Amino acid sequence: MSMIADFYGGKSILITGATGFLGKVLMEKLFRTSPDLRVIYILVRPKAGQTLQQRVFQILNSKLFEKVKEVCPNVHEKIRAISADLNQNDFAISMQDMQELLSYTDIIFHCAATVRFDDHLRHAVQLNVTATQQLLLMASQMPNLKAFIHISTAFSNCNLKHIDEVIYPCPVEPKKIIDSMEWLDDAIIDEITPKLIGDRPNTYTYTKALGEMVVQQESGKLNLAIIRPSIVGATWQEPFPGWVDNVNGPTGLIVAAGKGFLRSIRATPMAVADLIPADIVVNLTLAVGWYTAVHRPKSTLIYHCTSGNLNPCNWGKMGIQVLATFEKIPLERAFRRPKADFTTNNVTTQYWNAVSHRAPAIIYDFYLRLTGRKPRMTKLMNRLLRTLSMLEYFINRSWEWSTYNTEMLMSKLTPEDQRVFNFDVRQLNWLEYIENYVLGVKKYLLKEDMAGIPEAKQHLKRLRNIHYLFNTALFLIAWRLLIARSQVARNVWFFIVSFCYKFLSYFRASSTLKV
Ligand SMILES: CCCCCCCCCCCCCCCCCCCCCCCC(=O)SCCNC(=O)CCNC(=O)[C@H](O)C(C)(C)COP(=O)(O)OP(=O)(O)OC[C@H]1O[C@@H](n2cnc3c(N)ncnc32)[C@H](O)[C@@H]1OP(=O)(O)O
Ligand SMILES: NC(=O)C1=CN([C@@H]2O[C@H](COP(=O)(O)OP(=O)(O)OC[C@H]3O[C@@H](n4cnc5c(N)ncnc54)[C@H](OP(=O)(O)O)[C@@H]3O)[C@@H](O)[C@H]2O)C=CC1
Repeated sequence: MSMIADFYGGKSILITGATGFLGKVLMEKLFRTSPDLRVIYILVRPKAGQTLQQRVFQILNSKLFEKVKEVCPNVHEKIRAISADLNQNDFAISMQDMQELLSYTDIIFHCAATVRFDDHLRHAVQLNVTATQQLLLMASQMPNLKAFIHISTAFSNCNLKHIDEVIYPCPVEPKKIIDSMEWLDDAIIDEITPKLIGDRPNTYTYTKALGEMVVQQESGKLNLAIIRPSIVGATWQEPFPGWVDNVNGPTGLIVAAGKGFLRSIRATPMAVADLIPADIVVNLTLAVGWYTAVHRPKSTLIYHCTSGNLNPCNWGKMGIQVLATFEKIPLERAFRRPKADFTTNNVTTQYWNAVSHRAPAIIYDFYLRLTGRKPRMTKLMNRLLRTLSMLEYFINRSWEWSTYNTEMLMSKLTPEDQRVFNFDVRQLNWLEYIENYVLGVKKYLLKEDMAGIPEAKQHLKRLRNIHYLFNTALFLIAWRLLIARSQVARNVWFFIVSFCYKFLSYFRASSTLKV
């Protein structure tokens, strides 16, 4: 019997960010392991022309929730979508809904955030700091609340090399930042943003660090815990391997490599690729929820959910395995063959960007124009290069995260809980995981049919032939131009031609003699 699964039985759980990548995996696991939970409240905003109900319907009818429907057939009744926008005062939640949340909530999992690296500071502060503060205020009015679990990121202190499971203060107090966002105009905020974020690479990591400070400062009598996952990747085992449905982190680059857009990337092959599968993050999160509520640690504990110190893998190994998987299982309608390299300095990066990224895009757009179609490849390539420049910071450095609290928690679990809520990253086989990840990208994100693999392989063969043809033509044109301008080239050309002629004459003469 799982103590953790048992704990969530009969509970009312509030999840923010439930429509996001991690939130969905969290909800799925909760329903699957504790089908007798009372209700999961999710704070959802209408989006992309969909109502709340349509959004929930879409999630529950996705492949991710197939197993849930077997163990919890009435899952539709146990999920209660509450209209809310975390950017608004009181989250724009109706009085009636607010009353229900305040009266019944037992556990809060706060996953919502903006994870965009380039978000405007005002927006990032609003969502990652102010909303956290407001949610804590709400939590403090919940008489039944047993635990508040805040999802942060292992990169909130990426300006440090060694990171412990403690909160590192930012120079300017979060309250001052929140206040200043109310009266400063956008232009001034733009001007002070680099000074505020200091040696962090973006507004995301900075505001997540501020969010942690808010959690610490507003803790009051709440039972709080913070989880810091590193780079969350596709699921490892549960509910099935390789599930992923957005392009964040490495996923977008895997797609770009598989489709042949990404041909070189400035990365340090030996740097640790601190990836962590989404199901490991979720298992740790649920274990932390249980531990925080039942054992009520005296202080707010921080749990690193990282892989680097227990089971390291580097970007080089990962990249090779991604490409090896695309050899066996290619993506459909690739632009070029999946073939990419790591570059390690600025000059080679600029060179390969020009030769392998920009030039083919320009040539393809020229072809599109010639055939009366709208050019689009240069725009797409520029976006990819922009994305690469945003991610580069994280693939050229290594960090060390201590994991004492996470390991302590593992030791507190029963063998059954260690199995059902497995967050032991040492058991993960990277090569197998990456292969499943790439397969998952193909099946669940791009929704490509496995039956199309032979055609995809044929397409790659055609691309290879076009590539050879193109290179030969390019060589001949270059050679022709050279001959026209250089006496040395003409002499070499004369020598080759006369040599071939003599060789053929000899061959013809000897074959005539034999007859
Ligand atoms: C030996 C040879 C080896 C060669 C191997 C090659 C194989 C490659 C595989 C392995 C490479 C691994 C690299 C991994 C890099 C990982 C870095 C992760 C860092 C995480 C640190 C922190 C973790 C967290 O806590 S937060 C979660 C992570 N958050 C994000 O990832 C958000 C990042 N995205 C953004 O901030 C924005 O999207 C931005 C700024 C990149 C682009 O914004 P913009 O406004 O320009 O456009 P969008 O509308 O947002 O998107 C435009 C376009 O880009 C696509 N896209 C978005 N994100 C990515 C991405 N990560 N990779 C690729 N493409 C991406 C998006 O879908 C859009 O496409 P459209 O076609 O236009 O719709
Ligand atoms: N993915 C990763 O690699 C990592 C993620 N994390 C952390 O994990 C958490 C979850 O991340 P992830 O699932 O990847 O992120 P997603 O971007 O997939 O999900 C973000 C969620 O927040 C919700 N949200 C955003 N703005 C609002 C708003 N104004 N009102 C209500 N809801 C809102 C989104 O709702 P909607 O669907 O409406 O947009 C969505 O449900 C975040 O706190 C992130 O910092 C930490 C480390 C790594």
